This record gives sequence, C-alpha cells and structure tokens, in this order.
Amino acid sequence: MTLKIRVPATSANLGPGFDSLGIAVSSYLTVTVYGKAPKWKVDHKMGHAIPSDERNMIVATAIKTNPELEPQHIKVTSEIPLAHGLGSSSSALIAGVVMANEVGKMHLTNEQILQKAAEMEGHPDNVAPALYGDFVVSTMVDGDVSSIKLKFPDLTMVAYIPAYDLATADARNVLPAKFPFSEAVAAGSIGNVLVAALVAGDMKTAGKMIESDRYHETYREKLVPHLPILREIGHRTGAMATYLSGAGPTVMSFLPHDKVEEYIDLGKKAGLKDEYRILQIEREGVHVDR
Ligand SMILES: Nc1ncnc2c1ncn2[C@@H]1O[C@H](COP(=O)(O)OP(=O)(O)OP(=O)(O)O)[C@@H](O)[C@H]1O
Ligand SMILES: N[C@@H](CCO)C(=O)O
Repeated sequence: MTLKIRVPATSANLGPGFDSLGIAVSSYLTVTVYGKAPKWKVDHKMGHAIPSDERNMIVATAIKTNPELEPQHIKVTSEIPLAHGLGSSSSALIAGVVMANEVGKMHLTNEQILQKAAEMEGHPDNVAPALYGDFVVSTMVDGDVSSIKLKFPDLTMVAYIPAYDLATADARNVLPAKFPFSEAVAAGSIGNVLVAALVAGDMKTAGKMIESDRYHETYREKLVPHLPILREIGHRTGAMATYLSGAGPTVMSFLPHDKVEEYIDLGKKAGLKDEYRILQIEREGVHVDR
C-alpha cells in the first residue's frame, strides 16, 4: 500500500516574530512511501549532496523518531528550494516524523509530532505551520513547545527567491550573542503588537510592525542586499509589508493582487532577475494519503 505525505513550505519570523511566528505557503515537499525494502532507498532529483540512503534527513528523522522502523523504499519530490528561507529543513523534519508515525503505527498526537520536530530543529517557527498550516504563533519554554494556530488574512504573497543558497547556520552566525535589555523589550513589544494587529484585522499596523523588526534583519542585511531594494519597491506598489523570509535569502512581500505584476517588473528593472514566486497561504498543513 502506497502512503503519500505532503508538507507545505513555510515562511518564518514575519519580521519581529523571530523563532516564533510562521506561515504555511503553497509550495510543497512530497514523500511517497512504496513499502518495505532490504535497506532504505530514497529516489530523488535533488542533487548529489542529498543522500539516497538512511543518511537522508527525512529518513534519519524517521529513524530517530522510531528506531524500530523497518527500511522502506521512498520517493521525495520538492518545490521547496533548499537553504533559501522557505523552511525546507522543517518540512523534511515534519515529513520524517509523520512517516515514522504512519509506518510505525505510533499513534502520536499532533502535539507530540510538533514537540519532536521542534526539538530537532531547535525552534518551532517553521515546523509548527508545516504541521498545522495557516499562521502559527509558538514558543519553547524549558524545552516544551506551546503553539496557537490563527487564521492569517487572505493576502497575495510574492517571494523573491535569489539563486544563491544561505544556510540558516550561516545567517544565525551574524546575529549578536547578547542583546541589551531595553532593545529586547522594544523588539518583543513590536512582535506583540504585530500578532494583535493581525488578529484584529488592522493591516496597516501589522505592516508597520512587520517592517519594524529589531531582532535580526539589520544584522543579516549584508547577506541579503536585495531586502531594502524590494522593501522600497513594496512601498511604491502598496505592499502591506516586505520581510526577510526565515533566515533568507528569500524576501516575502504581501501585495494587493493587482500590484503583483508591477512589483515584479520594478524588481527586475532594479537588477533582481532571479525567481519570483506568487504564493497563497496554505490553510491545512501536512496532508497524509493512505
Ligand atoms: N527534502 C530534503 N531532503 C533532504 N535534506 C533536506 C531536505 N530539505 C532540506 N534538507 C537539508 O536541510 C538543509 C537546509 O536547511 P536550512 O535550515 O539551512 O535552510 P531552510 O530550512 O531551507 O531555510 P529556513 O530555515 O531559513 O527557512 C539542506 O541543505 C539539506 O541539507
Ligand atoms: N527563525 C529562524 C528561521 C530559520 O530557521 C531564523 O531566522 O534563523
């Protein structure tokens, strides 16, 4: 019997929601499980750097979740670019935990799946919306994940996906090890107002808060010089907000639907000629076909 697991891409932070806020978006990782095999075999076209055996991240995650799991023959296809700020590693982690749960008949609850995936990733901002879909606000307190799923407004997104990779580890290395108390208070309160504005449907305030991050974007700007250019184009085209998606280099803009073409056009004229992907919010999250 074939099992199919589909996990959405995610976009974390939304500016001031560093390591906490994330949305699921309409690009997908799909894992097809064909059945038992003498040893783990992963069919994929993701390049030689991605292993095709038990060292593959999805398989390694499944084995870690359930060490008794029998080897399987699986196929992985993905629309999510690796190391680009669209949560590829989180989607792979959720796929691995869900595969272990399904194949190993573990009967894990969603809370347990999220806890395991967040422990492996180190923060819950991407794994939570990959699992639940839509918009998820989460945190880890003494290692325990708490998360709340909310409805994100129906907005059109344009992701500018530069051709170069930026590993999350490299983008975290430029962040300060310490942060003055007053800065932390200011940064946290901006995030609080963002969530409140989104819940209240106040898009003007939400947009202002998204673009007022103090945790990470300034430090990362040298790694993503296209961010201020696109933000400025966003201002000219009526964007609600533009932010660094996850650890970058992808930059996400929330735009009025009729301004998408103009935004892309101006971006290309500014010399930003890599991929523009129009995305919608994915409401459901991980989907399993048995
Ligand atoms: N489908 C997959 N199969 C195997 N390995 C994967 C898969 N997806 C991601 N990875 C591994 O995760 C790495 C990317 O993780 P990284 O945390 O650097 O970026 P990201 O998750 O794409 O971005 P961000 O966390 O900023 O949104 C890849 O280089 C690869 O090693
Ligand atoms: N919150 C994370 C997302 C990427 O894993 C970061 O910005 O580093």
